[in-house]
Amino acid sequence: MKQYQLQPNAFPSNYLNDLWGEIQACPYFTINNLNRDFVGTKGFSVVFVRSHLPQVVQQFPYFKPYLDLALQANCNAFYLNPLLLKEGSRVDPHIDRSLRSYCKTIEPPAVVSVLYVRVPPDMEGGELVLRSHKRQLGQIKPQVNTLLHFQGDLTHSVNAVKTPGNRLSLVCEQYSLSEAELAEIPEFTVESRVAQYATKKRK
Ligand SMILES: O=C(O)CCC(=O)C(=O)O
Ligand SMILES: [Fe+2]
Repeated sequence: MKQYQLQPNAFPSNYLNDLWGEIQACPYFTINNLNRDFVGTKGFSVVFVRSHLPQVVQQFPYFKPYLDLALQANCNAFYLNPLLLKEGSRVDPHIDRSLRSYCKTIEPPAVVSVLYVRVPPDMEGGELVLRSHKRQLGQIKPQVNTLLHFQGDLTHSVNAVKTPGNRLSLVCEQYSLSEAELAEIPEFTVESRVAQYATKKRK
């Protein structure tokens, strides 16, 4: 793959509205459990291996069209997260490697896919900046219904959003793991602040 690739008009337009409604209504959707690079964001994460894709689709049917189109054949483990940024939110430079919490030896994902589900009209800020080492490769201004794929080892950041409204992206880190690494990854689990509280209470 080139370092990044944009696919405009990826889905029928009503799908973006469905996704927006379903994600907002999802009880897991709350203040982020991602790390401190994610400033003022909301979301939740679905971790799964390829063999459990049917279970993911059963619990989250509205992700199916996205997964059908975005998942790469050579990848076997996935970290899917809807990410909401509002005015003032930003994401500091990072390399995605969310599965490291399960297995320390994991390399960055092969590919990261991002669908822009909702973007404030005339948004100022909110661009995704892609870098390889210190060199800037591209600055992507999110457009609703554009599906972006980028090489998973690129450093990237999201400029602070300066416009009121909602910038919702659906991000999938796609990994190509060895059998030994794969064995460390949960087959299917949801990570959310909501779920964490629920788990703690039960103890
Ligand atoms: O929404 C975007 O443009 C990218 C977000 C991001 O970097 C991430 O979720 O890891
Ligand atoms: Fe990222």
